[in-house]
Amino acid sequence: MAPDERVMCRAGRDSYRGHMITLRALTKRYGELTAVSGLDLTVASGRVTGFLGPNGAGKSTTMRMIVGLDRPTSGEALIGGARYADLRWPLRHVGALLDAKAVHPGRSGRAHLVALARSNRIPLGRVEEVLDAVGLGKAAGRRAGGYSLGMSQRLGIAGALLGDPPVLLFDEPVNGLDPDGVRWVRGLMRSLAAEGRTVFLSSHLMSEMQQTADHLVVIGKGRLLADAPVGELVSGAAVEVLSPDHAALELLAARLPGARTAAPGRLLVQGAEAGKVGDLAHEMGLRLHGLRVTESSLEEAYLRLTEDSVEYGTA
Ligand SMILES: Nc1ncnc2c1ncn2[C@@H]1O[C@H](COP(=O)(O)OP(=O)(O)OP(=O)(O)O)[C@@H](O)[C@H]1O
Repeated sequence: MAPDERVMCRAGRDSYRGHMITLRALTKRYGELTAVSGLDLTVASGRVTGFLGPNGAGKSTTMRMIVGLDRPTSGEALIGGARYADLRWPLRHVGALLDAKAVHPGRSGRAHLVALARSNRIPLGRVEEVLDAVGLGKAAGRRAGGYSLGMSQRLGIAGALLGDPPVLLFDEPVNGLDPDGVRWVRGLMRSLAAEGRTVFLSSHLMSEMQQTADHLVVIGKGRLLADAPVGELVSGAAVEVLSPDHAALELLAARLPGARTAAPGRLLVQGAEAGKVGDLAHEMGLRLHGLRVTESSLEEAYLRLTEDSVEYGTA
């Protein structure tokens, strides 16, 4: 890259930075139900913030309030310090993919983007750029109503990118995408954040989130449960011990600080050495079927955090 180009890039990047999402005591009630309850949160620029929570936790409602599709019962949501309703050309400030199927089914993908561009005074040349960026060029002339879920997601992402905004929200963007598409979205999120943009992303796919997000916000029953870097939530390695002798495994657990029964016959011991755990099991005459070091996963951390907040679960 030539030096002048580098300066141009950097100048571009800096112009995205600092446009945060700020939630202040954000609350939404639907009759008796409190969907979002007093959320105080800052979503910073220059990183991917994952937004997690069980079904019905209030993630979509929160995102809808940020982009003015739902009105808060109390509190406020601000984008770069302004309410969505006060932005003159909102798509230039914030892009969102919230519901991929919310497109006029009779319109082509291209016509949908042209209408969006016109409504926000975005140069029409940008339409072809974003169609190419999401790999929808060939299908752009077809009716959006005939798109597969994955194609609709790509069109939704194109719509979010159209105004080249510093703030981006994506609600379950990989839902319906093929493995190549999932990998593409991961790279896209990372590069948007690297340009200094604010990227707020919800997903139920924990392994995907672990690879994509820098920071996580977890909510349950409309309340904030965690707001922390991924590395803080996914804390270090654990020793996994497998044994068919469940009762003896419980006795081993009782002698190991940091031990937790993850499932019958499966023990996880945080902060221990595999050799020491193996020696102790040998001393106690415990039959082992497995002993290995595992990286603790985001899925485990998430399940622990939300265990009291799951409303729609099976036994
Ligand atoms: N328009 C509405 N009218 C009444 N209740 C609503 C409305 N929209 C959402 N809710 C309720 O608010 C709660 C939060 O829903 P929301 O869709 O925000 O959750 P979510 O975290 O996005 O869930 P999921 O992971 O299942 O998509 C749910 O109990 C839902 O039924």
